[in-house]
Amino acid sequence: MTARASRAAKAPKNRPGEDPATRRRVAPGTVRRIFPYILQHRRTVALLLLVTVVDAVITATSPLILKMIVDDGILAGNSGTVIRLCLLVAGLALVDAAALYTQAWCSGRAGEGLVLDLRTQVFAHVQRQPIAFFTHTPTGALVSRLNTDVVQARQAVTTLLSQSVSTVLTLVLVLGAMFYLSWQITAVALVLIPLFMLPVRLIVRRLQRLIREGMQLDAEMGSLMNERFNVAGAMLVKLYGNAEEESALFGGKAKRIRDIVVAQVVQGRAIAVTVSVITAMFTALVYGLGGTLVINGTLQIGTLVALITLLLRLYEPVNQLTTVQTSAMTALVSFDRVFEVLDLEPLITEAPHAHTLTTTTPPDITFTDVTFHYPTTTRTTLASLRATTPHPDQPTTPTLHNLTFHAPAGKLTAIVGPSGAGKTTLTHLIPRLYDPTHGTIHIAGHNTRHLTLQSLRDTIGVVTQDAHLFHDTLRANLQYAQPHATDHDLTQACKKALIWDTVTQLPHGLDTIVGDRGHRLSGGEKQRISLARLLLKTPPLVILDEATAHLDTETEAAIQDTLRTTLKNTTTLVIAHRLSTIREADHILVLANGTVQEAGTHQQLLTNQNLYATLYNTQFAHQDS
Ligand SMILES: Nc1ncnc2c1ncn2[C@@H]1O[C@H](COP(=O)(O)OP(=O)(O)OP(=O)(O)O)[C@@H](O)[C@H]1O
Repeated sequence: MTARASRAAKAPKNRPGEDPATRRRVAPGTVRRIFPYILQHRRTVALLLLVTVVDAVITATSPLILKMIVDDGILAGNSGTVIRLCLLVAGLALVDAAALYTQAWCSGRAGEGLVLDLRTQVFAHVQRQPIAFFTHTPTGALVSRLNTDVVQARQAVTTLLSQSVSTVLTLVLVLGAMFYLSWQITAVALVLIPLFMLPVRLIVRRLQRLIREGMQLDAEMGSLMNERFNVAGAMLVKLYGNAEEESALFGGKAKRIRDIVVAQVVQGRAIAVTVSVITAMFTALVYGLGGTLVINGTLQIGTLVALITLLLRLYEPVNQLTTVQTSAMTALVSFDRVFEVLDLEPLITEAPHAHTLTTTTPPDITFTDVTFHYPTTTRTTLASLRATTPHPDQPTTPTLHNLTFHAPAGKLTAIVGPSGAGKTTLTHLIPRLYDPTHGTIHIAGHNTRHLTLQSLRDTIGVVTQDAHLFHDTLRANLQYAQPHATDHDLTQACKKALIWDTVTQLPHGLDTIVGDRGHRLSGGEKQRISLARLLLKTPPLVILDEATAHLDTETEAAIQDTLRTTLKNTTTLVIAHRLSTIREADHILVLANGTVQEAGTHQQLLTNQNLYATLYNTQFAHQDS
């Protein structure tokens, strides 16, 4: 069974209206998978455990010294013993302080190391996911998985590492010391211990669900903010949305988080209160029983003092047992959510013995009987990474079917067809943004599935209608395609893409920050920057998807001239809407309903009097005038 399938099988049945992502139980084996992460920092963890043991031993043994001070020193009238033992108590207090300081250092160090390991691993894994994953996953949910969940895992693990050991050890040592002093009183105490544990057990189950629901809602809030708080999202809300409704939606989620956190605090507090009541009764019992035994002469006064001190020290670890349980639950849930992402196998992977495509000469492209369905949500992402419960996947009709064609090397192939025909989809299959459901694609005679993804993508340059720029300087955006490009290279590329004059007028030239998604620039300017980026990369295979659609006719004609000379010997696929481009193409593919209806040159296709002739008459002919 695949990880994907086994995870689906683990989800228990939902109650109506309940999110399956919240109901999911922690996957078995999660604890085993956490250990390697902790072992990465074994030295720090070993030191952490050592100082924790030192602290626990000091906590449990210092009351025994108090007994000796009272019984062997004060009551025996031996001031030398009193001074020596008091100095020992003071010395132990200093050692304990050093141990606690080292404990804080170690847990911080091991915890941050763990965060680093998990973060880099999840980031690298998410980068390997195909485009379909990103189209089905809200960004905020992903960011929350990398931030909140990873940090929660760290906090919980560091608390667990130090607290669980110190809690258990202190409990054992303190009870051992109490047994040593008076087994009768300690036996009564032990009978009461299950009373501490009962409420804890009852609440832990509910806590686990609350923690997961809290994390899920946190991720949903992150997604909401991520979608609304960028230029495009904010603009959409202003033009079409209702700010009050948006606030109400956000407020609803924030309120639920508040309720969950309050429930967590209240339940944690309820346990603490129960524990303190039981401890108070316990103290009364020890005073009553111990006091009577002292009066009877069965117990020494120093022993009673030591027992009371030990009793007070028992309170803390028992109380901590509740935090340890919550931390353990948080750690398990957080790690489980992180592992869930790491277990999501990318739909597009490199073949085990993939080879590098080394062509520098323009390659040809061959599609053979290619059929393609867009992958469904369930196949591409995780239930817990989606903002809402998905509808059951419906069977889809193929977007492309039985597509067979050949785009010759070093030639310009134009793809035309009605809107929704599948032109963009076809181009996405070439750099393996998606894989065909059936059929094969060959570049320079190599099946694209047998090539390394990096070499395949290095061979191809793409410019789309909606050019994307990062929120960085123009220089950084251009160098993204060619990190070693010099200022001279950048200037030349910008000049060829007819954007240099605009760049020089910007306040900081190439060092101007382009804004979120390049919003500081107009659509046409972004497209020209994107073309300059392509020219810097100089790939042997170029795909232009309406790459000049935002330009005015004059600028577009000038750019076409540049591209004509620059891409002269490059294999170019162009989704065209301009008659001039189509007419110049060496080869035209006419696409309709996801399949090639016709192919040939402009003249041949006009003579055929088929779909192309119709498109020409309705869309292109007027451009002749
Ligand atoms: N990510 C996606 N998931 C599912 N279906 C998609 C996705 N992207 C596009 N489609 C669908 O695939 C079909 C083909 O879309 P495509 O963008 O390839 O058409 P196109 O010919 O390039 O159209 P246009 O000329 O309008 O850009 C459309 O019906 C579209 O709704």
